[in-house]
Amino acid sequence: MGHKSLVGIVGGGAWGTALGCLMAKKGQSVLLWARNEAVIADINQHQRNRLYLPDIPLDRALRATSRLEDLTRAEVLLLVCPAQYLRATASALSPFISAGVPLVICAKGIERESGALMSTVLAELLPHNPVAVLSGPNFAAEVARGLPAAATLATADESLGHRLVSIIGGPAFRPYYSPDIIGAQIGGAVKNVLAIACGMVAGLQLGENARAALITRGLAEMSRFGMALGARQETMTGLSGMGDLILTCMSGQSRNMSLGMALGEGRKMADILKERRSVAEGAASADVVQMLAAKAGVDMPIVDAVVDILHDRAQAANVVQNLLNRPFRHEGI
Ligand SMILES: NC(=O)c1ccc[n+]([C@@H]2O[C@H](COP(=O)([O-])OP(=O)(O)OC[C@H]3O[C@@H](n4cnc5c(N)ncnc54)[C@H](O)[C@@H]3O)[C@@H](O)[C@H]2O)c1
Ligand SMILES: O=P(O)(O)OC[C@H](O)CO
Repeated sequence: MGHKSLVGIVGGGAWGTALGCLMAKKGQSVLLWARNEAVIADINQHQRNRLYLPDIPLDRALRATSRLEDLTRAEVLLLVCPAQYLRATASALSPFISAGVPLVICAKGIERESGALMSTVLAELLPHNPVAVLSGPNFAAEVARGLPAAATLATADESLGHRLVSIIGGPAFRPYYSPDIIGAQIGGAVKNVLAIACGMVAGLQLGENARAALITRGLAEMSRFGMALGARQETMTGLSGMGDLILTCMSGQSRNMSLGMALGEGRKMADILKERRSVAEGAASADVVQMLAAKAGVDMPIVDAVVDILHDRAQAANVVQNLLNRPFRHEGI
C-alpha cells in the first residue's frame, strides 16, 4: 500500500470532507462517498461543501461519489459518519469491501442500542477487516485549512499503524501511533458528554475556575471509566483523551460545548436541535456511557448530571449545585 493507493472516505460531513481535503492536498488519491447529492455536486463542481464546511475552499483533487460500489478499489477506508449510523452504513458498504482492507473509525461515540464501541460493531459486521481508530483534538475547519493538528492513530498491528500514519499524516497533521483502540474510542466518546457539561458551566456564567475544575475532574471520570473498560491510562492523558477534552471544553467552535452553553442559558433541547444540521455526539452517547459506567461500577457524576439535563429531568443550575454538594474527597482517579 503506497502513498498513491486510493483512500475511500465514507461520510460527507465536516470531518470526512476535512480529512479528504487534507489527504488530497498532499497528493493522495481520495474518493469521498456522501449521501447527499448536493454535497457531492458542490465538492465536484465548486470545490466546496457549503452545507457542512462553509467558507473553506477544498482541494480540486478531492472527488465525491454517491455510489458505495465506487469504493471497491479503495485500499483503506475512513469511516466518518456519526457513530449512531455506523452500523447501517458499514452494513450497506460490506458487499463492496474486500477482506483485509483496513477500516479507520473516525466517529466519536458509542452505539446507544447495544452499548458497543464502534470497533465491536465493525468486528461483528466485517470480521475480516483490520480496524484502526483516528481520534484527537481536531476541529474539521482548522484541519481543512491546513492548520497544525495532531491525533492518536490506534490499531493493534503496529506495522499497519505506521502505514496508516504515513497515508493520513501530512506536513501539518501528525497522527501518533498507539496500540490502544479501546482507549482511543473512549476518549472521543466521553469528552463530548463532558463538553456539554462545560458548555453548561459557561452558559450559567460560573467562571473560568469552574470550567478548569470541571475539565480536570472530567478527566478523572473519563480515565476511571476508560480503564474499567480496558483502556490504558497513557491514552486517557494523550491526544484522544485529555487533548480532545481540553479542546472541546474550551471552544465555542465545538457543537457539544455550544449545545451545553445553550442548555445552560435555559434553552430547551428540542428548540436547540431544530436549529442544527450538524451532529452533537455527546447528546447521543450520554445515556449509554452512564449505562456502561453503572454496569462497570464506575462513578460518573458529571455524566449523570448531563443525562438529567438532556432528559429535562433537572435545571442546569440545580445539577451544578448537586455536584458542588458532593462530599469532599481525595484527589486522583
Ligand atoms: N466536525 C469535526 O470537527 C469532527 C472532528 C473529529 C471527529 N468528528 C466526528 O466525525 C463524525 C462525523 O461528524 P461530522 O462533523 O463530519 O458530521 P456533520 O455534523 O458535519 O454532518 C452530519 C453527517 O451525518 C450524516 N448523516 C445524517 N443522517 C445520517 C444517516 N441516517 N445515516 C448516515 N449518515 C447520516 C450526514 O450525511 C453528514 O455527513 C462524528 O462522530 C464526529 O464526532 C467530527
Ligand atoms: O464540534 P464537536 O464538539 O463535535 O467536536 C469536534 C471534534 O471532535 C473536536 O476534536
